[in-house]
Amino acid sequence: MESTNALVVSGLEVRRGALPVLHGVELRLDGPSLAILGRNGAGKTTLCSALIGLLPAGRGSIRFNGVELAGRKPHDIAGQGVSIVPQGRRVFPSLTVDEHLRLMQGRRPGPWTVERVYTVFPRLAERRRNFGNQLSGGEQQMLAIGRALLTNPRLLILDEPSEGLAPKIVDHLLEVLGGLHRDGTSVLIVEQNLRVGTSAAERVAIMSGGQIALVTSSRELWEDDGLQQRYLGVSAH
Ligand SMILES: Nc1ncnc2c1ncn2[C@@H]1O[C@H](COP(=O)(O)OP(=O)(O)OP(=O)(O)O)[C@@H](O)[C@H]1O
Repeated sequence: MESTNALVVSGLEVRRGALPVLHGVELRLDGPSLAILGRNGAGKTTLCSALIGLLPAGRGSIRFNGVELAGRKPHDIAGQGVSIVPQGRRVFPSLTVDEHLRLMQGRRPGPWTVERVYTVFPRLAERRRNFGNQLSGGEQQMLAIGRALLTNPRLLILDEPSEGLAPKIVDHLLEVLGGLHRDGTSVLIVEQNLRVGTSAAERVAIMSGGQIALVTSSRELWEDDGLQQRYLGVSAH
């Protein structure tokens, strides 16, 4: 099954307490994947929180497959097939790998089972009886992704999944994410790492000052040092 999911964000304004953080975000995902890149404080995590209903939208709209998500509760948004792998993974220290996964199984019908997660991440199978606080950063990230996949999402949002991980583990995660569209799952990946963001998706949106400053192809961004310097303050070459 190919993904046909469409996420359309328009005029989205979000505050953190009294502080306005998102100032009219315009964003469209209608292919298998989109990366959002931006510097610290650009508003990427705030956008993720608004998409899953953890922060209220002050103004604007978030439509997913034609359904308005703004104003809905997080569990209701999850029920629409939107799932997140949060920044920092949020693995429970006192639950085993297996307990984490079994907790999430069966919430929405679909192809993902605990056994399939173990097949995709054999390291998790080896660690199935270990507690969350006994896992390495990479194992925690695999668990966080496996847990999210067990909700059989139509849209999987990942907030800086590569943070603190070795390149080999990141490459494995990219490979897994790259195959999700075959199950009808689209990927919205938020990154600070230029290589990871541009490898994960063909299109990238650059966030700056609480707005989407530019949408371009990953290849164009990867090859253009000037764009990288201007929007991200880094250069790949
Ligand atoms: N809990 C909070 N309360 C108040 N302001 C916050 C809170 N969290 C973030 N902010 C502010 O909101 C703005 C955007 O932060 P956000 O975390 O969304 O950016 P980001 O692009 O995800 O950056 P990072 O990669 O550092 O997480 C920043 O100015 C930040 O100081």
